[in-house]
Amino acid sequence: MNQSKEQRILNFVLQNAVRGDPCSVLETIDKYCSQKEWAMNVGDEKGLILDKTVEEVNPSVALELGTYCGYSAVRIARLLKAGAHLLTVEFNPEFAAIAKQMIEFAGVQDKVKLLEGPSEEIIPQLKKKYEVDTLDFVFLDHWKDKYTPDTILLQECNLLRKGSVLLADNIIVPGAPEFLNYIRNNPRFQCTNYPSHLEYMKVEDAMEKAVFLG
Ligand SMILES: Cc1cc(C(=O)N2CCN(C)CC2)sc1-c1cc(O)c2nc[nH]c(=O)c2c1
Ligand SMILES: [Mg+2]
Repeated sequence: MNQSKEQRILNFVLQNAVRGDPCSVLETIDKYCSQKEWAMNVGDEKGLILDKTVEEVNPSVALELGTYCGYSAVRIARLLKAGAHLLTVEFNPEFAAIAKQMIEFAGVQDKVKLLEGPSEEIIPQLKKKYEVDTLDFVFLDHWKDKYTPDTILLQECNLLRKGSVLLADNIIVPGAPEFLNYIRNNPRFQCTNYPSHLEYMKVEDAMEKAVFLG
């Protein structure tokens, strides 16, 4: 049975990156996806915006919605302080299996908990099943139509506190107009837009940061 693109990306990392070196894993994925096969990793340009936001927040507990191959999970986890951890949610079992191997190869498995299933089922379990009090940082990078319902669900589950930071990918491409309208018109969020480009392309994209005001 011929391989998936995600399996080819993982194989390229296993053969070309340095085990236990997250930066080497990120560079290798970016090299493959810019030169051989495009894939929907946040990439190196928007990845810098993600890095700066994670460093600014310095989260103890972070949540990622949309793991895919694990690129941004590795990107976030490599910046986390001792004792901090990332919960990352992926509903596609094939992607989750690839991401698990990618995270372990990068050596950040002790900081990352990969949760397989739909975000709308997992978010209500975070407090009791995964012992989360509140989330310091949330990276939304799953499906644009889930950005708004999942943001509402995070609030309903009391998972946000004054100062919690949300960062959403793909504001322009594929685009999340309904989310943008929701979050920018919601007085409980302070929003900032970060223009950038679609991963590995010259196409314009953007990220939106939203700080929960409590
Ligand atoms: C699948 C896809 C196709 C895109 C595109 O415009 N393309 C034109 C140019 N060609 C080359 C590539 C493809 S953009 C995009 C995408 C990008 C992300 O960062 C995503 N993040 C999370 N969840 C998503 O579903 C997600 C989709
Ligand atoms: Mg994305």
